Amino acid sequence: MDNLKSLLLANLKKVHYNLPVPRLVEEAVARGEGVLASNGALVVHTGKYTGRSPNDKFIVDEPQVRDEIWWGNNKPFSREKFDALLRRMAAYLQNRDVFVFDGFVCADPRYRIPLRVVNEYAYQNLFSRQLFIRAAGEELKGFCPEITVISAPGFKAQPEIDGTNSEAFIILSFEKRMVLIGGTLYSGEIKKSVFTMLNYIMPKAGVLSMHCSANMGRDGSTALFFGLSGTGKTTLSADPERLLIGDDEHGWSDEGVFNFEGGCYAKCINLSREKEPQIYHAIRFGTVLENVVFDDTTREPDYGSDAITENTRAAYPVDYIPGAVIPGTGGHPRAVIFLTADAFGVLPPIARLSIEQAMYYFISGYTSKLAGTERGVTEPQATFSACFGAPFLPLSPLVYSELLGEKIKKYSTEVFLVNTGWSGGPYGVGQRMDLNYTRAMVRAALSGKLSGVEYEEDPVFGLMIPRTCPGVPPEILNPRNTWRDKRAYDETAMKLARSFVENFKKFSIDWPEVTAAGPRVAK
Ligand SMILES: Nc1ncnc2c1ncn2[C@@H]1O[C@H](COP(=O)(O)OP(=O)(O)O)[C@@H](O)[C@H]1O
Ligand SMILES: C=C(OP(=O)(O)O)C(=O)O
Ligand SMILES: [Mn+2]
Repeated sequence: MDNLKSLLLANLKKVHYNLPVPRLVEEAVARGEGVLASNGALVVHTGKYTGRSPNDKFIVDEPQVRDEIWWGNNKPFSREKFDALLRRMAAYLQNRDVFVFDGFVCADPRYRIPLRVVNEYAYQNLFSRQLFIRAAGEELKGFCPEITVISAPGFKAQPEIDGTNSEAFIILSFEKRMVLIGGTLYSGEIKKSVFTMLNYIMPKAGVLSMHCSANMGRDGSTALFFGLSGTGKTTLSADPERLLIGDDEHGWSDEGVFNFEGGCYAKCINLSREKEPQIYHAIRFGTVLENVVFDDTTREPDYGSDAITENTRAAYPVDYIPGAVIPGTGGHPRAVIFLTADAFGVLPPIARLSIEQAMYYFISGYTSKLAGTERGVTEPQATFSACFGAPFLPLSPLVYSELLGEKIKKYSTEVFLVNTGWSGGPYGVGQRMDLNYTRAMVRAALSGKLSGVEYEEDPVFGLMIPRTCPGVPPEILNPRNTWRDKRAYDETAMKLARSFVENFKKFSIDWPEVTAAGPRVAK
C-alpha cells in the first residue's frame, strides 16, 4: 500500500485492503453505517444528499485539457485549489481507517483500466466492490491504478477556503486521472464520476462511451438502451428473456460493446416482485440498499415508501441477475433504443428513427429529470440532456454523436425512440406509460416484429409510429389518441417542437440532413 503515500495519504490508522464482501458488511454494521434488512442486504441512509449534486461537481482546468473541455456544461476548478483540497483531505484522513478497492473498469481486456477507490466508509467500499470490476486470481499482481477516486464523505469542504460551491464536492482531474469526493454520502457520485472520467478517456481510444444499458438475445444479438437517470435503462435491460450485459455505462469499440462496470445500481421505488422480478431477487446479502425505508421490527424493506427520497437504490454485482454475460461484452448492437421520459406526454411510446433522426434525437437528448435523481428536482422536469447524459460529458456532444453516427451506419443498427414517460396527458394529468406495454414494445422492436407492420408519420415530429405492436393496444400507439383534449395535445406538441428547434441552435452541425430531421414548426 506504499503508493497511497503518493496520494499524500499518510499516517492512516488502518488500511483495509480489498476486503471481501462479508468483511465489508461486518465492518459497515460494526461502525454503525448501516443494518441488515430481512433479505440480507445492507441498508444505509445517506443523510442530506440522496441524489447527485451537479452544482458541486467541477473539472480541474489544466493546460493539457483546457481546450478540449465542453465548458458550457462543466465548471472549472483551479489546479492549486485541487492540490490544496487533496492536502486537506489527507489531513482529515490521518489517524482514520480507510478502505481500498483495487479492481478495474472496462470489461473488454483490450480496454481494461486499473481503478483504485479509497473510501472513508466501509459501506461505500462495498458499493465500489459491487459496482466496478473485481479482480480474479493473479490479476492484481503489480497493480498500478490508472484512475484513483478518494471519497471522504465526512470531510466537509469550506467554500471560502476550498473554492467549492458547498460542503459537498466532486472534483475531477483528467491530468492526474483522479477524483476527489467529499461532503456527500450518495454513492452514485462515485460511479458517475468514474463514468465522466471514461467519457474523457474512451473517445481518444476510438471508443464511443455511452450512458446506456446493454443486453443480449439468446441468438447473441445485442441491444443498447440510452437514457438519462430514471428513464428505464436498468429496468428494461433486466429482462428474463434476454441476457444482461450491463445496466448503465458501456463502450462501443471496433470490436463490439463492453460494460464499463461490474455491477448495477437500480432504483427501487415501488419495486415489485411481479413487475421487476430480477431486480427484486438481486436484493440480498452483499447488496447495498440506499435510503430504503424498512420496518424497525421485521426489517422488511418498504419499497413503496419515499419518506427518505424517491431515489432509493440497490447496488449489486451483475452476476446477481440470472444469466448475466460475464465478462460484459457483446457484438455490435443490432438495435439501439433511446429512452425518453416525456413529461409532456406528446411523444409516441415507440417510433422508428432514420439515421438522421437518430443523430438529431441523440444530440438533443430530450427527456425529463425525474424526482430525486438530482438535488432540488422534486417532479419531472423537461430537459435537453445531450447524448442522454449531459451531466457526465466532459467533451462536446458532437464528439460522441459523430462516433455514434459512424457506428450505426457501419453496422446498420436500427434505432428506436421509446417514451417511458407520460401518456394521455402531461405529468399531473396523464399516466406514466405502463411498464408492461413498454416491455412489450421493446421486445417487439428487438425481435424484428416491428419491421413488417404499417407505420404512420407524426405530422409535427416526423417520427414513424407503428400502427400495431404485439401485446400493446393499438389506440395507445399514437399519443394524440390518448388525450381527451386534442387541441391541448396539438398545442403542447407544437410547444415541445419549438423548444427542440430552439435547443438545437446551440449546435453547429455540418450535416444539413440532421438539422432537417428535427420537428417541423410553422415559422
Ligand atoms: N414504462 C416504463 N418504462 C420504464 N420504467 C418505468 C416505466 N414506468 C415506470 N417505470 C419505473 O421508472 C423507473 C426507471 O428507473 P431505472 O430503470 O432505474 O432508470 P435508469 O436505469 O435509466 O436510471 C423504475 O423505477 C421503473 O419501475
Ligand atoms: C446513478 C445515477 O444514474 P442512473 O439512474 O442513470 O443509474 C444518477 O444519475 O445518480
Ligand atoms: Mn440505472
